[in-house]
Amino acid sequence: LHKPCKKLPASPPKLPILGNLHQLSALTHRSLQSLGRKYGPLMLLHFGSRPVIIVQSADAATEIMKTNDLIFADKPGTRTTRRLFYDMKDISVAPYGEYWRKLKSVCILQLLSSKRVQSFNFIREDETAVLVKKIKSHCQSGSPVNLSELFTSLTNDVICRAAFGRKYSDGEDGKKFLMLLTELLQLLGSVSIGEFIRCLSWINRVNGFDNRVDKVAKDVDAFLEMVIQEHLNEGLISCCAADQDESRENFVDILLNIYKDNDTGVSIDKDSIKAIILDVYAAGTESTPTVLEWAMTELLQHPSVMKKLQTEVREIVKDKQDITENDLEKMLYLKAVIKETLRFHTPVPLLAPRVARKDVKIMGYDISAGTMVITNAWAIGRDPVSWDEPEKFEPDRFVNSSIDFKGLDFELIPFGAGRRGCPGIAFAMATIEFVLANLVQKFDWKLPDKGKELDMKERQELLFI
Ligand code: HEM
Repeated sequence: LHKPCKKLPASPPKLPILGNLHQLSALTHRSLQSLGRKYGPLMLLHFGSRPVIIVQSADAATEIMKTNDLIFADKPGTRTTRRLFYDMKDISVAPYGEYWRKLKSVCILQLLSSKRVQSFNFIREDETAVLVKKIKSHCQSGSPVNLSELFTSLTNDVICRAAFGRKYSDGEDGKKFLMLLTELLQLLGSVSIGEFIRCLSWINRVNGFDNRVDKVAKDVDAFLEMVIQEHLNEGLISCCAADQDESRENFVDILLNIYKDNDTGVSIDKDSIKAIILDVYAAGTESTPTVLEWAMTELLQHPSVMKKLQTEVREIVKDKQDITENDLEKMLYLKAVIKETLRFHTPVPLLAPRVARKDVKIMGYDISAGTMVITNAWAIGRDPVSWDEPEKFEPDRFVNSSIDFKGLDFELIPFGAGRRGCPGIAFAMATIEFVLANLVQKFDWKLPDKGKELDMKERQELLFI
């Protein structure tokens, strides 16, 4: 008896050992977009010997993250993620199951709920005031400001204070931790060829990559252990108790409380706490400044958009000094500018890979269990099937439109969607809206070098090593 033939998505021709890896440039989302134009919105590539489905349209993404979300709720672990995230005890790489469900609900209900995000309002206000002060001092001395650096340090400080209850950017320990995190993010962005080409699996042992991963994992662990000890330490607990202000709890305190009265079936141990903190830190610190940076870049390139936004913000704030959350609610054009930035410069262009947990049909094609799926959220945001003039930065497209980025409209999925979607949307948006509104309200902007083109190049997405 013949097995019925499987119907597979179209594939570009591949090489014997590499598969299609040679067709991917450092800006992987762009290479995939151009391949997709030829092979369709659902195509099959091979990374070495591993089959990978690439999803590049809203319809195809709906089938993965809505219709079959449960089947694609797993992530493929790598040696690097296992080593860095305490054997995948975090939220973003933990396999789908009871443990992950518990963690995700802690994250959604306790760490990143709208109430909690609101409780961090004072942190955003403090840190934005620091940012504004730094910019003012540049204005006085007439020197240009490096917004990329300022956005990165603001985001780090906001997340640090929310996570640990204090900033670490000043002391030596903190500086070391920030350097470690930069290295950790670099390692996570590096895809080891050895993961896909079995005969090359030795390569990372020889080129020092595995050793780097082990060293970062060890050093990060030592730092997080110190932080947890600090929080467990009587001094800090009684000092927190002194103002008994539950609304000012930070992530470590909340997680330690859950750890102490671990009553449910799934246990959250100290490694889980460290992994969650690391996860939130890694997930939150790169993307937020990227959005701010692109938003300001596009505003500087489009003076009429800048003017319209400034008018809205200044009219709503009037002659008050401070912008309130209530003001932000009314700033509809601000929200449109941010949505357009997320569409046009999707900060996480390729959503984290998922794995099919069983055989499934997607758009009429047969996808086997174990196949990896990568969704190109960036290409979907620029798909002419979903968007008019997708290559144009045009915030007005979102004025009077109900399309949102919360994971229900699949033509705009900068935060992913479904069970594995981003739980940090409210946290990220609160920072982005507040900072951007303050920058356009308090300053008039221009580029430092007249006539010199702004560098619009993207940084590399994945590094295959
Ligand atoms: C503009 C800022 C942000 C963007 C664009 C973003 C984007 C994403 C994306 C694309 C995913 C994967 C979704 C999927 O695979 O379907 C994700 C997951 C995640 N994000 Fe965010 N994120 C941002 C900010 C944050 C912040 C501020 C936090 C926490 C404070 C956070 C925490 C997480 C976590 C824990 C996950 C893993 C969820 C899971 O696997 O269940 N993110 N994010």
